Amino acid sequence: MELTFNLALPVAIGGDHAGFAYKEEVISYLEGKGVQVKDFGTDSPDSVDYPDFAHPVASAVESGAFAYGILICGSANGVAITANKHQGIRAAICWGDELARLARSHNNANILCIPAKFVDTATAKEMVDIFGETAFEGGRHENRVNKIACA
Ligand SMILES: O=C(CO)[C@H](O)[C@H](O)[C@H](O)COP(=O)(O)O
Repeated sequence: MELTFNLALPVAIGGDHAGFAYKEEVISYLEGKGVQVKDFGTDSPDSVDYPDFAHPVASAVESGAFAYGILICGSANGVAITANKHQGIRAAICWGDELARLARSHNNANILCIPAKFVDTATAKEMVDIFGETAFEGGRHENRVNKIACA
C-alpha cells in the first residue's frame, strides 16, 4: 500500500452546481502552484446531479492515473457517498486542516470531499495542500484500512 501520493500525476477534481465557483477557485490555486489538474465538471452553476460528476472522478482515481481526487458539493455528503461506492476509493469529508491530515495519515483517503456551503475557500486551499502532502502512517492503521473493503 503506497504511503504517499505520486504528485507527478495530475489531480482529478469534480463537483456539482453548489461547488462550481468553489471548484474553479481551487483549480486556479492548484494550477498556480504548478499542479496539473483535470476538471471533470460541472462547468456551470446550472443545477446538475452530483453522482454524474463524482463517479467519473472516483473511476479516474481508481485507475491509478491520478495522484488523488477532490470532490465538491454543498454538503459533501452526496459526492462522498457516491465516491465510496467504488471499491478502490476512500473518500473523506473534511472541513478543517486536522481532518484533512487525519484522513490521509490514519485512513489513507484518496479523495478529499469539501462541503462548499460550510467551508471557506481559504480553508479549502489549506486542506488541499495538507491532503496532498500528508503521508499515510501505515502500521496499525493499514490493518484497519485493509478491513474496509466488503467482499
Ligand atoms: O450537497 C449536495 C448533495 O450532498 C448538493 O450539492 C446539493 O446542494 C443538494 O443536493 C441540494 O440540491 P439543490 O438542488 O441545490 O437544492
